[in-house]
Amino acid sequence: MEPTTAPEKACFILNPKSGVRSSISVPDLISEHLDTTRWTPEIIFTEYAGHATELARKAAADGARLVVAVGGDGTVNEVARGLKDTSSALGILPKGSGNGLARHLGIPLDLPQALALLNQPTFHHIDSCSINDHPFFCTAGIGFDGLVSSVFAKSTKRGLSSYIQLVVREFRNFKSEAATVKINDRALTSDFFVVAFANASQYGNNAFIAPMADIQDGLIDVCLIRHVGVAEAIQLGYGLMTKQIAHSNLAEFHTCSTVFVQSEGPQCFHADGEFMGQAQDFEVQMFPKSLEVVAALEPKAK
Ligand SMILES: Nc1ncnc2c1ncn2[C@@H]1O[C@H](COP(=O)(O)OP(=O)(O)OP(=O)(O)O)[C@@H](O)[C@H]1O
Repeated sequence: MEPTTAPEKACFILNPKSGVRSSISVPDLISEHLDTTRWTPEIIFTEYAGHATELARKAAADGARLVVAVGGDGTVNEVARGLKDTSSALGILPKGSGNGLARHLGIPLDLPQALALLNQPTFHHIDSCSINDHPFFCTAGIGFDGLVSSVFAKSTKRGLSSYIQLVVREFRNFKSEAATVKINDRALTSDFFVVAFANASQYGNNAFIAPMADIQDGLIDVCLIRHVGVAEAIQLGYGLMTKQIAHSNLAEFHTCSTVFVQSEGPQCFHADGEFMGQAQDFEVQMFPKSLEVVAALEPKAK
């Protein structure tokens, strides 16, 4: 006879406001596709911004082996914050418009397939980072990145086409600030268009800001883009979408475990696409292997 093990607790944290596919009933999908011989599910809806972190912390303290973020990168960030350095693993049912971390981790965007991955889970430890003590798991950034996140936070529109319209509109008004970026004992000063910090390779929507970023290597990939005009911005956009940005002479890449940025004026910044406010001094830190996840990561090339 095969040995039987009791199902473990899986807590699903749903953001009812997230995503462009809100007509899908996730509780129905869970009851249809989740293997209840493997998991005993509990489903909880968030009631306000920040609630997912509290719920995830409580689920971890109550012994849930798996805590699943159901939403976009903002919800994933909030749940992951609550699970860092606990023995509960993060699962993702991607329901946002960008789904950067889910895509990096090889999690299917099709929800029944994402549930199938949870039924036969493979657990991995991944790195996390922080920018001015705000945790992030995918990317953070200063400059045009930060400005876009601040404007997007006020917009009610979601989805890729609204995002592109917003980027084009804001590009015309953007003025870069002089800043000094300190990486590995080097100080680089310029009017940076973007200073991006990548734990994962992409922002979401397969826009690759650091195609070579490895989420388990204990290093932050820093992408520096200096002041650009319209023609260069189009070239950068093409590089993002074709994974070719690393070959562009417009972007410069470094890896490190801590970064400091001092800006001459206040700059907007984001963590996982969520606007975090403005600051002049920034510290970005790395926390190696600090979060357990269910993922379908590709084996590393030897
Ligand atoms: N019940 C709620 N009411 C209002 N806001 C919420 C609630 N639950 C979570 N939030 C907030 O919703 C924000 C957006 O969440 P999320 O990023 O998951 O969705 P999205 O913006 O639609 O997706 P994407 O980032 O992929 O576009 C998060 O910042 C989160 O704090």
